[in-house]
Amino acid sequence: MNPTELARAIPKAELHIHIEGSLEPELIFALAQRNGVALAYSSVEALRAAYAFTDLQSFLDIYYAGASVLLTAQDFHDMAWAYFLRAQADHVVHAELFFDPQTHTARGVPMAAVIEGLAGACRRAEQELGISAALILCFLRHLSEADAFATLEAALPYRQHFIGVGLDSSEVGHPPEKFQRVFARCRDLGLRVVAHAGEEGPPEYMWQAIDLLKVDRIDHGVAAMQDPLLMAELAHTRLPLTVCPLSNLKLCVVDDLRDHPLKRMLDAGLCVTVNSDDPAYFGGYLNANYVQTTEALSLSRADVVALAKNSFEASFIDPAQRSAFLAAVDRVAAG
Ligand code: HPA
Ligand SMILES: [Zn+2]
Repeated sequence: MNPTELARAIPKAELHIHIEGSLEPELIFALAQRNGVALAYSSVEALRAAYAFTDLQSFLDIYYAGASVLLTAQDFHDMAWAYFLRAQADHVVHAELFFDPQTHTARGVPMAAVIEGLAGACRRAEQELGISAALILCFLRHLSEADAFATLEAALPYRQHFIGVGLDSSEVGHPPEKFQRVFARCRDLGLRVVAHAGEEGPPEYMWQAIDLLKVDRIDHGVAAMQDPLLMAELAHTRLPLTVCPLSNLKLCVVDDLRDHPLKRMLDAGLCVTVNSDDPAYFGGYLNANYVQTTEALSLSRADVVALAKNSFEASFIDPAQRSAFLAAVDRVAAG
């Protein structure tokens, strides 16, 4: 197998996927019709034509509008199930899904509908597809600390359904320090903690995520390239970064995939992983990210194996399951 074929076939974990970002235009229209929700776009084609983003905020405006069709537990289940079918085709064997409860509870959708719908799809993915799956609740950083605390309280009755918390939405102007106290509470509850940092924001936000939020992983983190001390720290600690190459391209974080820093980060010894972020909006699911990155950066077979192994190293699975997945990577790489 050449590097591209290996990138497709290798077993992998996906650790940075916003499940609301997997809503394809066709499903948005189907759910809008099922729920009687009016959309600002006349057709699937008109909606897709609006997917021309200049930065993170221009994407988020459309992403939140798309999520407005989600009302019932069945809707959340159907969205996640559609993702799992695509993930299976890409040889994803483990997935940790972000979800944004505030996007839904602010519209009057019950927390139970959001979490039980998603958790039901995760159970079904395990049973019917053999994909292990977990949920990570994200706080919207453009909202207040008080809103994050209230969201955590509302989610605690469903504590058994999520393994951790994250921080997403508009980065610049909303530094991690704003959420220091709510993250401390989450850690006390035994939750894993991750945060988006260094997507559009500066390396300083990554330092804050590490030092103040005490994160287990950083989402994106491409800004580390601007800070040699931070690069050295990340190489030393192997704190994982969930990098999203096609997202970076579509949101103009990089101008060309050939300029993407992923290979330089890998060569510097960082635990970088490849992920799809919002695949319905950014032009591809996990294998599209692996394959296009492999070709644009001329990754070797060894690079591809390292990325797949990093995805399991960075995941929140238990050690026995991790060993089994790593052995499966070696088997495919050897064959
Ligand atoms: O890439 C992202 N960055 C920040 N917030 C998000 N919410 C969905 N996708 C993203
Ligand atoms: Zn993201």
